[in-house]
Amino acid sequence: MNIPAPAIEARHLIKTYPGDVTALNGMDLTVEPGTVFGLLGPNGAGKSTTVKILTTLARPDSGEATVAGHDVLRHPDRVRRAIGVVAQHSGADPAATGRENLRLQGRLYGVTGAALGRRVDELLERFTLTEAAERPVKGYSGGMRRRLDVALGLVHRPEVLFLDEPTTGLDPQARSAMWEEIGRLAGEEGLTILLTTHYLEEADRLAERVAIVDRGRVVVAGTPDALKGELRGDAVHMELRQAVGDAGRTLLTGALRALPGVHEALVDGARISVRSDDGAASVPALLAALERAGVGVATATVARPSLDDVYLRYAGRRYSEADGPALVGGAR
Ligand SMILES: Nc1ncnc2c1ncn2[C@@H]1O[C@H](COP(=O)(O)OP(=O)(O)OP(=O)(O)O)[C@@H](O)[C@H]1O
Repeated sequence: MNIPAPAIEARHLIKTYPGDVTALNGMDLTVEPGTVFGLLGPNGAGKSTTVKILTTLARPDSGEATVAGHDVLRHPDRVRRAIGVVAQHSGADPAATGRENLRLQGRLYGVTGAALGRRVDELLERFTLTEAAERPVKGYSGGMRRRLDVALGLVHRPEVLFLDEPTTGLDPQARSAMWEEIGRLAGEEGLTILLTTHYLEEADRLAERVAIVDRGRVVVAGTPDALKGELRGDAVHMELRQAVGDAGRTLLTGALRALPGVHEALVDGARISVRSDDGAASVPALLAALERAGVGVATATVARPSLDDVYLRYAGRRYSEADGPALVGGAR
């Protein structure tokens, strides 16, 4: 049996920027062909730097990578022909129409004549831009511009498409429309998509596999379900009436972790997150322990594990506060 070569493979990429900023610190990635892969991490984690190296816009200090079977350092020209890139900031010319932008992009990649016309019509249709095709892009809504950006990345039928933060800045409606487009694209033409995002929900929804990136390397990779499944039990989140100080935090963490069925406890100001075998069953004991400690609880909710919990476990910090405090009491 033939095992297909990975569409993207990166081995131990290191990249430092002037000022001693370590953007990548041993980044490893393997993306199977025809899949959507989500590179998930907070701002500054190293996602854009990874994409720049894989799309030949930057060179690593060390390490190696191949995209569509071509080495990014030895054959950058071959890589460029095989990929489409949708950067965070639109590459479209605002003064030109949607159709003109697509035609220009096609010509840059050597697509010409009737084949170009057909491809442009097809993409306008697919991204519901046919009606707006003859209008200058500067009059497009945010969602229309983003759809055009993705269409531009696809004109030359790339094997691998890089989508850097595809829905940042879009309103919820445009975001969910974009999710639908990406979901559809992924099923077609054996296209491989590498998507970077800092939206946990986006990665959960779109990507077959996810790598969680923190401080320049992958801390954990797998299918969203497998990652969530690795977390035992439920998450119990509690909002306190008052924030807990540093001294109280250590004591409280110890007291909560000592309760039967409780594995992890994070006390962070006025919020407490606990992982327990059976969330609902633990709530009375948790509330009693907090009452004994003189801590008033405003709300308590029980939830199945989310990718947020996965991040908390592997990065040791809450996703939404990735630059915030480390997990007290150890998560692993
Ligand atoms: N050109 C540069 N010069 C100096 N430092 C840089 C440069 N580009 C990125 N960095 C730094 O490298 C680290 C990784 O940045 P990178 O943009 O790759 O992260 P990211 O996960 O894509 O975040 P974002 O979503 O904000 O783009 C950050 O600390 C960033 O400040």
